[in-house]
Amino acid sequence: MTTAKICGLSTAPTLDAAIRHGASHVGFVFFTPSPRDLPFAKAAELAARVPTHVQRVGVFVNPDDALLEQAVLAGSLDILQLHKTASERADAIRWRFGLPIWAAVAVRTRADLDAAATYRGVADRILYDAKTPDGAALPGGMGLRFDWDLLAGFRHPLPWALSGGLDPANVADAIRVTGAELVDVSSGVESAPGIKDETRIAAFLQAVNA
Ligand SMILES: O=C(O)c1ccccc1NCC(=O)[C@H](O)[C@H](O)COP(=O)(O)O
Repeated sequence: MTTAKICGLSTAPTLDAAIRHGASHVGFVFFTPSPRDLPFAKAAELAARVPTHVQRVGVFVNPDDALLEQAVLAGSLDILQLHKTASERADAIRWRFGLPIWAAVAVRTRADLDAAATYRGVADRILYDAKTPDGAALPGGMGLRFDWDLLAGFRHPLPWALSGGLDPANVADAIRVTGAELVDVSSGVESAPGIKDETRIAAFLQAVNA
């Protein structure tokens, strides 16, 4: 069975929709350039609505300890998802915070997958995400997808999740092609950047569970 993380939630109604329709994980973004950046007070308010069977994932871009400390506390985070974070730094974060680590690996070519092995013994899961263009403001959440066939025959060093450009119309195909056990979506369930759409969240999760 495939499960799903709805990333970049920032309102109670859309968070509640994700939970009601069966998300296994909800993502809170802590990155100020993002339209999904979550103030700590809002993170605390949303975190309190999340039942124990759903995990709260904090999403970061090479974060420092001060940001992590505040976010972990405010968002009652269960998992830390790290983008653009070298394995040595990810390991230090793991030891300091004692929380599971998801390492994002940005993929455009088959060679990009090699980075996954550097997180062996450090990360609990690899999130394969589409590589965003050089100079882009965000390393994720841009609705870009990579060639799923790149994953064919790849020996995954760790449990993994598929991300990047998924939406209600393509997620079933993505699962069929890649065999992903966990999928992750952000802009594919939005009506505009940073604005989650309850109908699209429901459609995405129904497609995952179909
Ligand atoms: O979504 C963001 O704004 C974001 C900002 C900084 C780092 C990561 C970010 N998103 C990470 C995610 O987990 C997204 O869900 C993932 O990149 C897929 O996004 P999309 O292609 O829009 O579904």
